[in-house]
Amino acid sequence: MSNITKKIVFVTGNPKKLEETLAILGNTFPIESKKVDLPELQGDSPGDISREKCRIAAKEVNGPVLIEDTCLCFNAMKGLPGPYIKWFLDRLQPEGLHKMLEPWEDKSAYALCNFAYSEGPDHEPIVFEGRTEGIIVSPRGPRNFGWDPVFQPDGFEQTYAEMDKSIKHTISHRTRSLAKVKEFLRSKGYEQTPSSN
Ligand SMILES: O=c1[nH]c(=O)c2ncn([C@@H]3O[C@H](COP(=O)(O)OP(=O)(O)OP(=O)(O)O)[C@@H](O)[C@H]3O)c2[nH]1
Ligand SMILES: [Mg+2]
Repeated sequence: MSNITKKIVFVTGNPKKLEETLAILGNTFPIESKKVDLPELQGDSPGDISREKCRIAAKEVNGPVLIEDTCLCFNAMKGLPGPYIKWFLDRLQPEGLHKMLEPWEDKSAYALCNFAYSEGPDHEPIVFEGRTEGIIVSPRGPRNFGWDPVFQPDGFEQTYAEMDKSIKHTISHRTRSLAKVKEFLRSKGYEQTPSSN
């Protein structure tokens, strides 16, 4: 049976994440959103954290779900704060993230986005990873989304926060993960072309 009539529920508590995801996915996939701040496993592997978050979401929705988990990883700190970036940002603010790296010459970092999809509560989640390399700088640009002001992607002079969204969407960790999600959803028959409406 075609999946064309089934909805996929993107479960997230983060409105900025939702906004970017919908902009990148476009309007050919049947995505609905549900605002739930899912519990997140404490652990070292971003893949395991995403899979567990997805299992909980699939139980909650009792149907096809997508979740996303984002990490910001400092190479000098062997990948930390990684999945715990949310709490570091909350307590230290963007300035503090930049200050954390003061003792090290190596300011390189990568943004990691893991989307995970599950067909429902009895299905194993599938993880789609996207990664963008960059450096951590003193905050520049608007502060309406997380750590965007301190992340300057390689090959650019602007931080994520300073650049136009349309540019961020050509290179971001989220775009790279969603490119894999799109391909997968197409293969599952989820894409709606105008002629099928
Ligand atoms: O500047 C940013 N540019 C981005 O592109 C981006 N993507 C996520 N984040 C932040 O990084 C943490 C991830 O934690 P996170 O993945 O657990 O998200 P969350 O708890 O806010 O939502 P969710 O888990 O309900 O989906 C949270 O503080 C997010 O605000 C970003 N900040
Ligand atoms: Mg979260």
